[in-house]
Amino acid sequence: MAIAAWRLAQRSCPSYLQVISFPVVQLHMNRAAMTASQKDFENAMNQVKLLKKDPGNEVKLKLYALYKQATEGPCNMPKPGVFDLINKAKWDAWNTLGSLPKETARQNYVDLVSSLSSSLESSSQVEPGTDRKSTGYETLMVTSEDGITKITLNRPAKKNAINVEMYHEIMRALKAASKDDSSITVLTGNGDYYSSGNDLTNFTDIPPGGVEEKAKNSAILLREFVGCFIDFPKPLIAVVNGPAVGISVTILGLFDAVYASDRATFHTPFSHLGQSPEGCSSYTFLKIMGPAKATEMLVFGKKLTAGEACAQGLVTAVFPDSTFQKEVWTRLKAFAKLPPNAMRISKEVIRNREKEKLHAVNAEECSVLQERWLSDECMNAVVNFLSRKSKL
Ligand SMILES: CCCCC/C=C/CC(=O)SCCNC(=O)CCNC(=O)[C@H](O)C(C)(C)COP(=O)(O)OP(=O)(O)OC[C@H]1O[C@@H](n2cnc3c(N)ncnc32)[C@H](O)[C@@H]1OP(=O)(O)O
Repeated sequence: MAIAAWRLAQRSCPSYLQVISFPVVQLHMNRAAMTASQKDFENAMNQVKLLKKDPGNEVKLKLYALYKQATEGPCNMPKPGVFDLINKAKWDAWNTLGSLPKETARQNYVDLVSSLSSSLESSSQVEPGTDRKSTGYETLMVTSEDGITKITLNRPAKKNAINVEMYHEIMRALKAASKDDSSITVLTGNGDYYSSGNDLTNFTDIPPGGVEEKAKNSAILLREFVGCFIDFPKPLIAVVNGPAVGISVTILGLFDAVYASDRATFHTPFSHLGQSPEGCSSYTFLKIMGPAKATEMLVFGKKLTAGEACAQGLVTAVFPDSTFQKEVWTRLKAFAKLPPNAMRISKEVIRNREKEKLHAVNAEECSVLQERWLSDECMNAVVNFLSRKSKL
């Protein structure tokens, strides 16, 4: 049954993230869009062809949607089926623009291409470690100023679900942050969620080796991802701006401080999803909150409020949402002024004796999960979510 579900997903859900072709925005040029700024629009379309670096699928979807809106007006296509992921993604992107006027869409298209050209150019010219807004990420915003490198999960329309690309980009951003001249590193989310955890569509992109290979590759990726948090050398702080789910919660046990808005919740519904704990939570949560409370979260999927998570030691402090950003950033800017080497060495003293154990726990959790991902329980849960039969 599990294999059947995977196969169904494989047939019906090819990886639209890989399939959306770069020049798609040029395919349906509509002469009806002739207006005063038509020349700019055409120039922008030509500029897209000249970009040296692929801007990534999310940007390409935005370009596609703006192009369609600018040339045809509001989305007029029937909504594709749930497993037709490529066309659904395109339809969603276009439909999201609602009744945006054609002229505005055209202008937005031109603006997007222009910002894209400059950001992709500048990303290849910037020296690492300088204070600047970091570009070259598709799923993150990364900035470095006032001694703080801030990594923001940036897929707000998907509740900051972590897709494969985001796993890789977070690792890349952490590696860069470990070497840059900032004192502390912060992870936060853009929009109303901190993160909805693993992007469940990750499970639909099946390689030629089949579902077993997919599970194996996912376990390798997960192990590497969690390993980056175990080994991160500087103070690592989570600014939890809203609800957090799954892996975005479990890795909090590897952070040095966790500040939460009182809107945040902490939810690890692994049993509901036919999965098992990761992010070293099978070890860290027991140490942080004791086995009884950890079991309620990790086995029974109890969702904690920010206040409860704070009382149980997972969260350092909770702030009212209305003053959250101001209070947290004031605190963080003060921390960032402390001598960086002293902070780094203190972290080493606190954490290093646990590192070997954490890597062993990580390896074991990933190997158990590799099996879980092939189970009926897990596959049914994923298929139910993707077919909109269930949510958390
Ligand atoms: C390499 C592999 C490593 C694997 C590591 C394993 C980790 C384990 C986990 O992280 S388990 C946790 C997995 N997460 C979930 O199960 C959450 C699923 N999402 C939901 O239940 C809900 O979306 C919600 C409760 C988070 C939010 O509900 P709400 O009604 O407020 O919003 P929508 O459901 O309409 O969401 C908006 C759009 O975002 C998409 N989305 C949200 N979360 C995910 C997700 N985890 N994966 C994929 N997509 C997600 C949702 O589908 C909507 O998209 P749409 O607008 O295109 O319909």
